[in-house]
Amino acid sequence: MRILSPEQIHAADRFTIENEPITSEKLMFRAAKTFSKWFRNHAPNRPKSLILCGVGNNGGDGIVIAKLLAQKGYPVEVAVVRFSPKSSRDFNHYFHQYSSLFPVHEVETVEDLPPLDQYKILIDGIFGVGLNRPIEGFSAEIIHKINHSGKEIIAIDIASGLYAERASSKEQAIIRPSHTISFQVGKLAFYLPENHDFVGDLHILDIGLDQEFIQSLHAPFAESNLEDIRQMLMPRDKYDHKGSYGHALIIAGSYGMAGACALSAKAALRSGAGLVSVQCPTRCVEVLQVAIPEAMVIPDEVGHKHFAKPTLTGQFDAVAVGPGIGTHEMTQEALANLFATHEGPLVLDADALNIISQSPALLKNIPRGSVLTPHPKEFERLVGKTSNQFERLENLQALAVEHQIICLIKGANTAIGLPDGRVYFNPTGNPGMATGGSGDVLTGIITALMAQGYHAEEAAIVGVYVHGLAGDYAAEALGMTSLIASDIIAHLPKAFQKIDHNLW
Ligand SMILES: NC(=O)C1=CN([C@@H]2O[C@H](COP(=O)(O)OP(=O)(O)OC[C@H]3O[C@@H](n4cnc5c(N)ncnc54)[C@H](O)[C@@H]3O)[C@@H](O)[C@H]2O)[C@@H](O)CC1
Ligand SMILES: [K+]
Repeated sequence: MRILSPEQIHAADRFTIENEPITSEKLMFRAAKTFSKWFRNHAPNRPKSLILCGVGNNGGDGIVIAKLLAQKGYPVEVAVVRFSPKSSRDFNHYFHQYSSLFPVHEVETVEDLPPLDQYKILIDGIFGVGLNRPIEGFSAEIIHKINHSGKEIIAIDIASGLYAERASSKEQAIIRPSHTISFQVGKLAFYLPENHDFVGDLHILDIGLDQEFIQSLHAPFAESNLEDIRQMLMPRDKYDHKGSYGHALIIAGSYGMAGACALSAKAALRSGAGLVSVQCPTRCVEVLQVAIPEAMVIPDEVGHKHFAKPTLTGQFDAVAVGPGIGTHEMTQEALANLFATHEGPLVLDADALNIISQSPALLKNIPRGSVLTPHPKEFERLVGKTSNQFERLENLQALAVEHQIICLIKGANTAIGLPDGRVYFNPTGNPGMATGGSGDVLTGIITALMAQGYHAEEAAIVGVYVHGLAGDYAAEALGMTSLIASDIIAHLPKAFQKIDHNLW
């Protein structure tokens, strides 16, 4: 799904109005109807609700929502927050038409607000994507009151006070909703973990803006949804054999960290690689042969406890390095050696990234098209500290473009930076996956996909999605608290079945 800027959203709005054609009031009505339908489904018992409306188009949506809910027998009231003496044309249009259908509170100071304890749900239609400066004065006080009311809050389009595509400071007055019901496209702010409290559960509903126009816009950000992933999935043919699905090599582990190898290799096997080999220090060989009989184990020619000499990589279709390798001097040299001898992209994770962070020369020599999978701390070590996540996103884009690599930042809504500057956000996954070894599993999945012939970009996007989905199934079965990395592997089959629509 596309993520657009407020200007692009307005342009899509205008294009739809001119070309569908539809009047702007009718388009507002359509958005409100979509919201109301969701709301009636969400709150079928007709709870008493207050709709807080600003005087722009977000407030206009609120007025039409009030009319639609009142019509269905919902006890709704409206509070018009008059933050400006000017109100938008469409707001005026509907306010004059419908304001006699429900009680209206005119709010020009915080005292004008009706007592909030009489309502079960507060619907926030004060500001939408038109916000262009921090909310001040009595409107800010109202937002604090709403946030402290203890009531369920549902935001129309975007929480009032949250900037759609620049950093919002926590000191600003911003609504903290439990749900955001947004229209048509994603807004960048929704996907940044620091904004979590200002988004709640996100639902993006289709209001029929022109799809072709939306697709034609140049927008660097997108959310990878199930449909995108299905389109990227490569079909399997009846006459394929194990050679058709590639041979993956995973260079991982050190003495005491053999588990990292096992997790990556098992995940690679469960992600469809035809063959999986593991290079590990000699002291880890036996335990790995027992732990994963399906994998071949290549002992390090030199290192007993550490990765010290890369095996010849020419025969492999995809190569990953990093999980559990440590940062021993021998390992640093071995990594440099691998960069110098290996042809083609690599998957680089964990300690491989920590080693690269210490060496500008290595950073410069990362093979083009490689996939880097840092968590936020590792990413910070690679590019330096940033003061907010918008800046971090800019750094991600700059890194991917400069080195022509794919780099992701793991976490809620993992961001995947591509060499052309685009960034995909991943919607799957849950906090239960913040557990040791979960990253090793992701490395195995991405490597397996590359071994099967997926382009590195698609391997990263599909891999992150499947990893999150398997984690979601694992959490569903076992709860988030008890979830461990092996459970993610155990649920990979279900995740692949879900996205492979030929099986459903
Ligand atoms: N695709 C679209 O563009 C659609 C938009 N709709 C709604 O329209 C909203 C956008 O409406 P608007 O552009 O009218 O903007 P808003 O309703 O978000 O804001 C109203 C006005 O307040 C002013 N303002 C901004 N920040 C302020 C501040 N801190 N203090 C005081 N005044 C401030 C701005 O001049 C802005 O025009 C969307 O979020 C959505 O809810 C829907 O009606 C349907 C279609
Ligand atoms: K809002």
